Amino acid sequence: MPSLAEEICIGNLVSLQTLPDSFTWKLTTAYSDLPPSSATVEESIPVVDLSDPDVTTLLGNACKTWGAFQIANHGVPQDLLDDIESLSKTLFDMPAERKLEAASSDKGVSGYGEPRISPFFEKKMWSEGFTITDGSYHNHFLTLWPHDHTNYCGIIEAYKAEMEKLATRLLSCILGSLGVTVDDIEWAHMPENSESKVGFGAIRLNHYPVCPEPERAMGLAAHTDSTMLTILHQSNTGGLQVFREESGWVTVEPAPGTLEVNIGDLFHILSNGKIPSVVHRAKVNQTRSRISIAYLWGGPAGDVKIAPISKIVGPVGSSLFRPVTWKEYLQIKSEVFDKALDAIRTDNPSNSPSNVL
Ligand SMILES: C=C1C[C@]23C[C@H]1CC[C@H]2[C@@]12CCC[C@@](C)(C(=O)O1)[C@H]2[C@@H]3C(=O)O
Ligand SMILES: O=C(O)CCC(=O)C(=O)O
Ligand SMILES: [Fe+2]
Repeated sequence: MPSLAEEICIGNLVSLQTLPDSFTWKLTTAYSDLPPSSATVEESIPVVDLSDPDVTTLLGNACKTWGAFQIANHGVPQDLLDDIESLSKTLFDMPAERKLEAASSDKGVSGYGEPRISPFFEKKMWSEGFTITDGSYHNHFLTLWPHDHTNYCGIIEAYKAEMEKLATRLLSCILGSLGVTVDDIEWAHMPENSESKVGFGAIRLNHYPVCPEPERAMGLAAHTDSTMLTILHQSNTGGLQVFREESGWVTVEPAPGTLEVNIGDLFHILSNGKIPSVVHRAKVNQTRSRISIAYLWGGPAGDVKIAPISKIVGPVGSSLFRPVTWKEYLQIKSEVFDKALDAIRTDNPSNSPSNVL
């Protein structure tokens, strides 16, 4: 069966009035779509002004109640956000055959293709994307833009640099809200210089084309990010929803000048479950296509293990998760998806040494 990219881009699907069966989701399984009976007020995730003197408390509260928030006064130049958005538009506007020349070779990692979580779902997602995890995007960009790839690569480099700065700043503020500092993280005392300790992660450019029956389709299925945290720039069209037990699915309306932040699984581990990762998904739209750019910030580079911070666990508490490197965690996630955190829990009997993955 052709992929969405092939079908959409050769113009088959966009003109359809109904959704093909392979793209029709039954939204009754995990994370019910029914609003909880207690949801009487419209709720939305908080907007935190990073220049507010109370920023630590505000971020701490946002993390504990939602695991997601929007940030204002984040310091990322608007021009750069515009540049990466138009880079994404230019890429996704190309004919399918061109995009497929930059297809990812290694099951949804670097390059053009479907979301990596696709194999866990029976139905197809109404989206396409381009993932950047390492330097291989240089070659892909050279294929896509033989004449001005240097310009496009420069945008990615600048974006990475800005996002890394912002992510580090958010990390220390959120840790501050838990009464600890970056120095309390075990890896902060590793001998390497700080540059090599804080690894990168990924940038995912997402495109959600217009869809004839958005209610029955899914742009990106419910998931948590395997990151420390994710910083998301969404175009002026909404679609992102976050899930909260008390509220059900809550749409994050794009607010001009803000970026959205999601807490990922590594933060969940690091904080010993005090700051849980957030389940989120992307819905699609009947009249407007949508672009989002996710900066998925991984943990420390290489073989550094991520484990609950001992100062958070406390002298009598117990560490809920065994230490894992980011690479190991991504591997576990690619095998068991939404059971990945359970798979590394220390109190899960099926994780006893004779039973581990
Ligand atoms: C570095 C990462 C993090 C990945 C896997 C790998 C490359 C692409 C990332 C995403 C991006 C889109 C959502 C997600 C859920 C997906 O399908 O691919 C992410 C996933 C994860 O956070 O687990
Ligand atoms: O497009 C969105 O709003 C969500 C994207 C996302 O969750 C991701 O790329 O991990
Ligand atoms: Fe995500």
